[in-house]
Amino acid sequence: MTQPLHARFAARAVKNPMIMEKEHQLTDSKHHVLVAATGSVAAIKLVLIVKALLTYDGVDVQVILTDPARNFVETEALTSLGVKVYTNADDWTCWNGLDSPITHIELRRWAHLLLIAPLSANTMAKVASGICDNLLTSLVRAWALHKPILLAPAMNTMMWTNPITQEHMETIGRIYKNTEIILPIEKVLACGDIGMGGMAEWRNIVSKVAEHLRLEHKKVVPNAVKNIENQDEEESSGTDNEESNYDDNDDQDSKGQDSETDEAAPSYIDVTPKASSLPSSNSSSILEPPTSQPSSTKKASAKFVAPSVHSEQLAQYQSPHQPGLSSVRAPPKPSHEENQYLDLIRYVMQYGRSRPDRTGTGTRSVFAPPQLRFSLRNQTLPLLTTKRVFLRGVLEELLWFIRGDTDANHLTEKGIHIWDGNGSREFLDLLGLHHRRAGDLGPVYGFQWRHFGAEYVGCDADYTGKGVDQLAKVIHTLKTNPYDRRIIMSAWNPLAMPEMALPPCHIFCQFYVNEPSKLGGKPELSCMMYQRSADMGLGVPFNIASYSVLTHMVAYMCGYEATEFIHVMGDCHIYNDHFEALQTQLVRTPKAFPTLSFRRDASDIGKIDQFGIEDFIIEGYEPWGPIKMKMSV
Ligand SMILES: Nc1nc(=O)c2c([nH]1)NC[C@@H]1CN(c3ccc(C(=O)N[C@@H](CCC(=O)O)C(=O)O)cc3)CN21
Ligand SMILES: O=c1ccn([C@H]2C[C@H](O)[C@@H](COP(=O)(O)O)O2)c(=O)[nH]1
Repeated sequence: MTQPLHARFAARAVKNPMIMEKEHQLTDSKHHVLVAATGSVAAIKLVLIVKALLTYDGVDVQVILTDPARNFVETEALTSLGVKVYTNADDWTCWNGLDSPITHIELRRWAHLLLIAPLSANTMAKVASGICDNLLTSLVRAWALHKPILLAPAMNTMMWTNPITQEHMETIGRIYKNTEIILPIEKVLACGDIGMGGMAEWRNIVSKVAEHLRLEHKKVVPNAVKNIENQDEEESSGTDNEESNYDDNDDQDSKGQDSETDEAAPSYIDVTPKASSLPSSNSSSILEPPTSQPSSTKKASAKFVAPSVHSEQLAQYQSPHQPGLSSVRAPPKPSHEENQYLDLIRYVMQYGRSRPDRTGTGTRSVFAPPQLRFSLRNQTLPLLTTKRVFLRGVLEELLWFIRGDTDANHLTEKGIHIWDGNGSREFLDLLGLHHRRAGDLGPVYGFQWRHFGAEYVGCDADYTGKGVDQLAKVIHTLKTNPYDRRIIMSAWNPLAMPEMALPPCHIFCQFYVNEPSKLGGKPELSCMMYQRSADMGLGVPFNIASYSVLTHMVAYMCGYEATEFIHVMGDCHIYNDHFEALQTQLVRTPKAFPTLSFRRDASDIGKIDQFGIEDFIIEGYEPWGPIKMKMSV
């Protein structure tokens, strides 16, 4: 039998030193800037750009040259700085079966940001149409779309003003959402034309990179990268030939010269932070977690610093429902809220650190990713559509919680096996819960929601009137004191923990009421839930749906409108044996979320624990097919 793909990759990574090295670099605390140059004379500025980047703290640079770009760049000038230079010959030539690295993929994994400066008209056209016929275009084709790409086009004026250029840029911007085009400037071009098309000033390009990654200058700049300005002058006499395009194996090799003067240039040896290195109002780097930035003051913890989370990447996670906050940086509205989940999967796959876990399966995990926010307005139910979620399982489990039931057999009898693993004889024995009968999970969710603090003697006992009925209290407070800031339900009870088959994962939720947002409207109810441990493949789709249904139910019982569910996670992980299934899910496009309404009036239902499965009406759920994933026990 062939090994599953993830196992083959794991084996490949263990065997191959290049991959191990790349893995190691992925978890270092540096900013990985991948700089590429294509066939334009402006490529002569590449060495200056790289040197300037190296004056920033914690920056690691690698370079890709297309064949035409090699006419303009002295590779030794880069390698002498300790910068690795890749050319087309490096892609696939070392391919020797599955154990070999694929250079454009490894570089993609390594890079936090890609800068293409200069970007020729030819490479721009290739990127826009998805052509991948060399190392650079293959890298871009295989790019992780949430990572930023900065493009500094350089071409002849007529090429620049040709409408096809605009079309290409629009296509690139639409597909590579995190691209920034650093517009060309007007120059005397090599051909004698005066006009737009010259590559932007190299210092501005460097500043853009610094802004994106919130770089700070090094306190001490190594000799190798000093004197950038002198070198710039050496290369700065005469006319600028940057506009020429050489990507189509053009054999021109004359070096262009730059006529710009540099009096206003900032000193890159100056250790004072420049405005460009500070967070600006339109730099979403202020949204980045502080730990993501290596700095000399954080050396001690550098080992544990996560790779940078880039601005747009985080912006994707910002609430589409919080106009006040979004003024910090207008977040691109996610096309579909399900993309928050899919993007988080991508993020954990890419940036998650491998960790062993209790079950022995192993995970990739990140801690405390940005919250997910789902609108519940207009009866919307955020039930994921990129795989069929086991809705009956979600509803029956929720009703089981609400009844205060802790007997997994009651779910099993209904053909719902999601708690079988944690309630089995074998599992309970493993925990030392020999006195429990199989299926008795101990004082888990339902017990804490309805009887917090009561003594647990087994799942068959009658607990009526015992302990704190948190759920009833929540509903009562929502109705009688909606602005209360203590409308909370907690399943986390340290005293009861040793008795539980599984400590609660969704441990705490808070409800919040807003006054009606339209005349004659209902008060609006939101719920935020904290989940300490989140199995992205199996548990999280359930949890999102379950708390959204709960919020709808609570709102219904109060006469309010369910408005928003906010999901906050601690250890957010993907089990190693879910990667392949999730890859399948990631290529699916989300469809419209369904709606949830109720068959009976709230007054007929009476109390929240009187809902039955037949009360739920789900309409418009037309998901992609189910995807099997194994539950780790
Ligand atoms: N490892 C692990 N992950 C979890 O998400 C999880 C646990 N354990 N232990 C207990 C609860 C139960 N929850 C679960 C458990 C399994 C599924 C599950 O297997 N879901 C399948 C459908 C199952 C079916 O059709 O019977 C799915 O594809 O969503 C979902 C939620 C969440 N929990
Ligand atoms: O509602 C749930 C319940 C459980 N999970 C996941 C999260 C973890 O993968 C396991 C629990 O293991 P711990 O070692 O106790 O963290 O179950 C979930 O995602 N959602």
